[in-house]
Amino acid sequence: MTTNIIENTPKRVITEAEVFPSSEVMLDLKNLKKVYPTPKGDYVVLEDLNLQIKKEEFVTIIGHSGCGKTTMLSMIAGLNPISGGHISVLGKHITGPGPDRGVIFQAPSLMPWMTALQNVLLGVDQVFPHATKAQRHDIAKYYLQKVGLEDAFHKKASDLSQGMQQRVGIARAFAIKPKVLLLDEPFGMLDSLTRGELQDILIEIWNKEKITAVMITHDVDEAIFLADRVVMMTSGPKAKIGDVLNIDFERPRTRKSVLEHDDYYTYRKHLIDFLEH
Ligand SMILES: Nc1ncnc2c1ncn2[C@@H]1O[C@H](COP(=O)(O)OP(=O)(O)OP(=O)(O)O)[C@@H](O)[C@H]1O
Repeated sequence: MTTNIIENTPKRVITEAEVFPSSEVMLDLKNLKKVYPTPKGDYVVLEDLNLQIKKEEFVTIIGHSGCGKTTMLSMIAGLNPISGGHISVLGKHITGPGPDRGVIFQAPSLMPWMTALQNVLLGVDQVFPHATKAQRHDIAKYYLQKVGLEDAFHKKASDLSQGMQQRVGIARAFAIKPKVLLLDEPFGMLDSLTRGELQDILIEIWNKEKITAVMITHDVDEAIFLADRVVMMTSGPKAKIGDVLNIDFERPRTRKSVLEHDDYYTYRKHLIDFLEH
């Protein structure tokens, strides 16, 4: 695969997915293809999609509605069969879901009759069966505290606001200590204030844990604020990686420092130009 760096843009923009040394790669999508059978015949959503994501990297994915972002993410999660090519985590081909990959969906899909703590424990108990009950509770409580729910351990999920439920979803995903965190528009249903708060919480935990993260978003500002790289998908059918933008802001970042950075509007313009053409 070729890597073409456009020299005359102010920042590093790569027109095809970059290839990294294998020791640096966490997630490798190789010639990925997805075909959905439909009454009108096969619909090829993704074809020849190549993308490598490095260890400890935070990648955001943007692209037009219906291009295949969720399809790609659900294939990485092992929840959607692969039609061609392969996906590997640390060099090992995936064949289904596994505790090495945690998922946060737009709706947190909690068990409504269970408490926040019980919901987080569901995953923890499965992934750490040999830990003592006290140890498993400590893990679940630690992450619930991290997302600001120290006073809501014993509240039923159905009694929590949407934002609080998504906090439980974040705690649940981190608590199983996955190698890769997959996020499908996790803040899409939240008001902008709650969205900002949860972005801060997410990035604070991520800064500490340095889990490889892949997140779909429709929000260009969110994509820039969170990411080391923003990956742009072409429109379907046969969608693939159209462009990749490296975000060179230092970490840890604050929203203010990002907004005031000289490069911010250059990045923003690049992403909007991609989406508009
Ligand atoms: N099970 C399925 N069977 C047939 N077609 C499907 C199926 N799931 C998704 N599709 C189609 O595949 C395409 C990609 O869908 P997908 O949900 O992956 O896109 P997306 O980029 O995540 O969209 P959005 O941004 O709106 O969430 C769409 O045209 C969708 O209608």
